[in-house]
Amino acid sequence: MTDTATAAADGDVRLAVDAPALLLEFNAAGLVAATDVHVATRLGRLTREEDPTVLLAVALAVRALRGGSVCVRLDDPDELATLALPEDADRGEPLGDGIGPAAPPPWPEHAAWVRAIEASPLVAVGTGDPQDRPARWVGGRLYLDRYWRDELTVRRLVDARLQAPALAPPGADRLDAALSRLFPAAGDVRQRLAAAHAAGRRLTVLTGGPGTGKTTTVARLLAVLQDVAGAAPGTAPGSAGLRVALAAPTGKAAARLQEAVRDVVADLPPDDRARTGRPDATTVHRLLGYRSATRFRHHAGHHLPHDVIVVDETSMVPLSLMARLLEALRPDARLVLVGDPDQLASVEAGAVLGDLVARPPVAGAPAGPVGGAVVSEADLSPTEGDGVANGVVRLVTVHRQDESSAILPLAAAIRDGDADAVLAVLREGTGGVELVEADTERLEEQAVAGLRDDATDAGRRLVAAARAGDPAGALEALTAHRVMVAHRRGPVGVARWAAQVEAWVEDATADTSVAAAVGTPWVVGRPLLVTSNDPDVGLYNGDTGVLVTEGDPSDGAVVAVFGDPRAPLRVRTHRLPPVETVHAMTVHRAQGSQFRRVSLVLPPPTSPLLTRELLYTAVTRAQEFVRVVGTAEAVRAAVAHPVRRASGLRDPLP
Ligand SMILES: Nc1ncnc2c1ncn2[C@@H]1O[C@H](COP(=O)(O)OP(=O)(O)OP(=O)(O)O)[C@@H](O)[C@H]1O
Repeated sequence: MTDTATAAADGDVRLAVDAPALLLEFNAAGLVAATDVHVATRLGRLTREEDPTVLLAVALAVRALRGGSVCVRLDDPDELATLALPEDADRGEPLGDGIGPAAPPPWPEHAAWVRAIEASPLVAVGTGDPQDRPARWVGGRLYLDRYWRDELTVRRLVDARLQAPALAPPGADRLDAALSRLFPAAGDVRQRLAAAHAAGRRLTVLTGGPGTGKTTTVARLLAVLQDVAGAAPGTAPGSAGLRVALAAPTGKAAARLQEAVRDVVADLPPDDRARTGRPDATTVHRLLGYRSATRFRHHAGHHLPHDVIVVDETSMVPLSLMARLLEALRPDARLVLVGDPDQLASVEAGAVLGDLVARPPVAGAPAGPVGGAVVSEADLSPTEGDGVANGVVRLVTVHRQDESSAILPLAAAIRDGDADAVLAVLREGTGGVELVEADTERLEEQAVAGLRDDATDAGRRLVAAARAGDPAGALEALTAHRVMVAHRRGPVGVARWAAQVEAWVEDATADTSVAAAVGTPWVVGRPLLVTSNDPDVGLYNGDTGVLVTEGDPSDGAVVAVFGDPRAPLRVRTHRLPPVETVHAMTVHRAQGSQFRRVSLVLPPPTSPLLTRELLYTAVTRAQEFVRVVGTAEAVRAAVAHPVRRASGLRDPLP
């Protein structure tokens, strides 16, 4: 018996044993999972489609979603081949030894495959009717219908924002004066351009790497918009405040945005400071009024009241959430999307920010500068000019002060795909970067000495502050050091590393004077990661916090604290949504957060999760120091593999 047959006979749930032979073959080869096959065959039964090549295409579209793609391109052999890579437990169960992707079966003949799809009652073809079929075939891509509709919504609403006439033209003199005052340096041309653009247009996409001044630009741009709005006819200057919403995909990122914007505003000239106020930031889910994964209080029939909506860390916003956000905006509201498209994309399907940045100029979008004589496009490259027509302004000058830091040059070398430069910076080992060259599946004590010291120091501070009932100190300590990994399971996965760090911290902080909370999960000093949304409590998937002593330590009362150390959210343990202990996290989870020190433990070079975006995102989470633990081959593999995500958004509709 073959391994596959053995597994099937054993009732292996990873094999869809009763599926048509063609699907079973691709299932056994690891290209689609049993669940993908089940979805496809169920849709086939509903629509009376029996052609196995069509069902295979549908199963591939389902499979592609788990890799973050919105659709699958059947004419792209490279992309199809990436589906054969084993998956991480993050996204589904990998197939084990013996039923791995040994010999992918031959693909159906392309022309016949397309004919079968186009004739299928399961599939709508092109952009028009019928609207009620489960899958859609457009421009050589097969979508599950829900994702097709979300992509169309994003495309339609983004294009409408780009093509719309300029918003009530502000007094040009007043705009110029505000721009000159708030972006005074000659070199601030792109920041000034972003603000001028946001003053006149309904969509601005502000991108740039770490330290290029995105947050600074957001804060000053708000001051410009408030000034210009105050000058509108019929209103006294300064009294016509725009309603502004700041949002980010995670609570952590929202807290950082709020703090950073307020810090910049505090340093503005008094009138600008007064006009801009102290804007609050929230999560995108909370802004929209989260009710369930697909239902929000604000939608196309009940718009958000805001005049200006700024979304930070937009790279993490998946396609479906972007569709809901765009629907919920008033058509005349200004949307400013901020982010770094070189970071990891969302966990759910889509790479909207990357797609918006890479699109060719949208037909009908007015080209050229938007108002403001102090903005000149002469300093921009021609491709940047095209980008501006699509609302995209990319900041390129790194302003962050610390010239001795090697973290930003390291990030730049990763982004540029220059593995030699990446290794050179890492091996130099100065300026807050370090490479511990080691096989991470078999780490020796000595290789992890530095990591252990960092983790133990941070843990000791965390536990001390928590035991002292000091929420601010505990939340600060939570960001002192973080171990990051790519995988959830296995020898280089979160579970193993979280247990390791926990053991180190327990060793270092064992305190017999504190009543040991044996058998309870509510141990003071335990760092928490929220794993599902709970709008009633105000906690969302990805929020991190810590358990601290409340009141007299001898009472044994414990409360969980989250968010901004300056104004922590306190939650009683019985009200907590599901949480995990967070001594280590995946890089995906860490996105949107920053830590003073970061230790990144790389998987072996063959890991499919080892991508350029993963390395870039991990490195740019570190404020002062980043340690990369892994082999040079693993570093090279990461730099060599930018993520591929299929979507139709970059191309015009056929
Ligand atoms: N035009 C400018 N001139 C001088 N310094 C600037 C300018 N813009 C920003 N800075 C400074 O550069 C630093 C980084 O700015 P900021 O935090 O806004 O960047 P960012 O792109 O939001 O970074 P990150 O994404 O890493 O948070 C800050 O110290 C800020 O004061």
